[in-house]
Amino acid sequence: MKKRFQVFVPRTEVYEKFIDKLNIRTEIIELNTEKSIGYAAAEDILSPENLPGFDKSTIDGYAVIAEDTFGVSDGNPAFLKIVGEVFMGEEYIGEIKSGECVKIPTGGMLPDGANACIMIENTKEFGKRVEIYKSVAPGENILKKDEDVKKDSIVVKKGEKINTGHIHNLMSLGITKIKVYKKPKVCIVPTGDEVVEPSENRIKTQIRDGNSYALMAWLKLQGIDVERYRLIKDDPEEFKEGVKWALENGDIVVISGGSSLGSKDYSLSTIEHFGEVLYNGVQVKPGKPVIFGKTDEKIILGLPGNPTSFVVSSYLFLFPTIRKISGFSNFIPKVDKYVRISTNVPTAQGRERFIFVKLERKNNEFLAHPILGESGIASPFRMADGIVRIPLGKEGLYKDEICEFYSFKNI
Ligand SMILES: Nc1nc2c(c(=O)[nH]1)N[C@H]1C(S)=C(S)[C@@H](COP(=O)(O)OP(=O)(O)OC[C@H]3O[C@@H](n4cnc5c(N)ncnc54)[C@H](O)[C@@H]3O)O[C@H]1N2
Ligand code: MOO
Repeated sequence: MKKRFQVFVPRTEVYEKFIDKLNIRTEIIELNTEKSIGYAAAEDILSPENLPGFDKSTIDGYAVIAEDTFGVSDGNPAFLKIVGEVFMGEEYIGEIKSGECVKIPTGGMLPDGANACIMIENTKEFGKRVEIYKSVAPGENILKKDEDVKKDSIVVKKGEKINTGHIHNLMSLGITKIKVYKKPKVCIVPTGDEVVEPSENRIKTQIRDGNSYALMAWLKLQGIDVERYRLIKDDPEEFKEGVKWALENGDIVVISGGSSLGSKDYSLSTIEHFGEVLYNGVQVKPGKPVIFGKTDEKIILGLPGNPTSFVVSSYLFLFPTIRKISGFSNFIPKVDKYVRISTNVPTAQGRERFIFVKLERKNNEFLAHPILGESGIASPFRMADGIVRIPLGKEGLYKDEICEFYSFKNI
């Protein structure tokens, strides 16, 4: 008989010693920039030019030599001669000299000789002359030619998640294609003698498969391609068939259920059959019986079947693994905000604890209301905005204590 003693590892160790060390990466692909949102960049992208590329006015008014306006006021205006006009998208031919100004629209290119612009509201035009009632400093109301992006500066770092701001800059720079890491494909193998399809009638002792459908939806929200094997029985041969299919079809295999120590829990032996087990059990509640395995090119995760444990272990271990192999330099779950817990939450020591919470905005801060319940129920997931953390070694949270909140939305 197999030795039943297990060493559970802290979550941080899983990140540092396993996920961060993974040398598996998805393929690098070239995408149209407009389609690259949410992907990890596969290379540093440097700016080929300055943006905006020319000094431009930030107001509608007159381009002037700032020194010509020094000391002016309503009762003591400066008189400048209007020598021309700047048109959008065109370069002004000529150079303005002391005592002169040029009409300019917002966004127009600053003419040579000018070093500031004055708002139309602070002037009055009389034919070819304009009275200036307010002084401007050199550089005032001007956007410098490299103020937005400097030539050769990094616009996107390798491993950075492409966001809408990147797309704005990249498109403005004319970079219409970029190299990114492909998103991995996840294949789920749902297991359990008692588990039936949601469309089936069930007898009292059976349960319908909520886990794999919830995870598929959650992954699709992140743009991850996902496929599900049929439900399999607690039978070692069926486990092997399911995992073999998943390894052939996906980059990451998720086995739902069968990860604990029961006589019919076959995740561990199946993972050992196909590859190497790196960790078996983590110091996290819910979600202790998580098994991490790998082959040369693929990852196999055995996740606990209890719904709450399945959800938390997906969030804490599957999603970081997905991020790591698809090239993200930041893969560890990020604290979304710090929140105040609304009641005492005791916990047993020895496992880092995560509690489902609903947030309420109150007096300019967030109150987190715990949604407690056993790992075997799924409703906390439906009701929660995310989870709060009780660190390893802490005996619980006291009402009104500030704690870390991890959002289910920002993943
Ligand atoms: N002797 C021990 N027993 C258990 C331990 C332990 O350390 N020693 N750990 C407990 C913990 S903690 C958890 S979590 C569970 C995990 O068990 P398994 O991963 O083996 O999961 P199953 O036994 O297959 O299922 C547990 C529970 O979840 C239901 N389930 C399964 N699949 C689904 C699904 N697709 N959708 C919804 N619900 C599902 C299943 O019916 C069971 O009720 O082990 C403890 N035991
Ligand atoms: O780890 Mo289990 O997830 O406590 O129920």
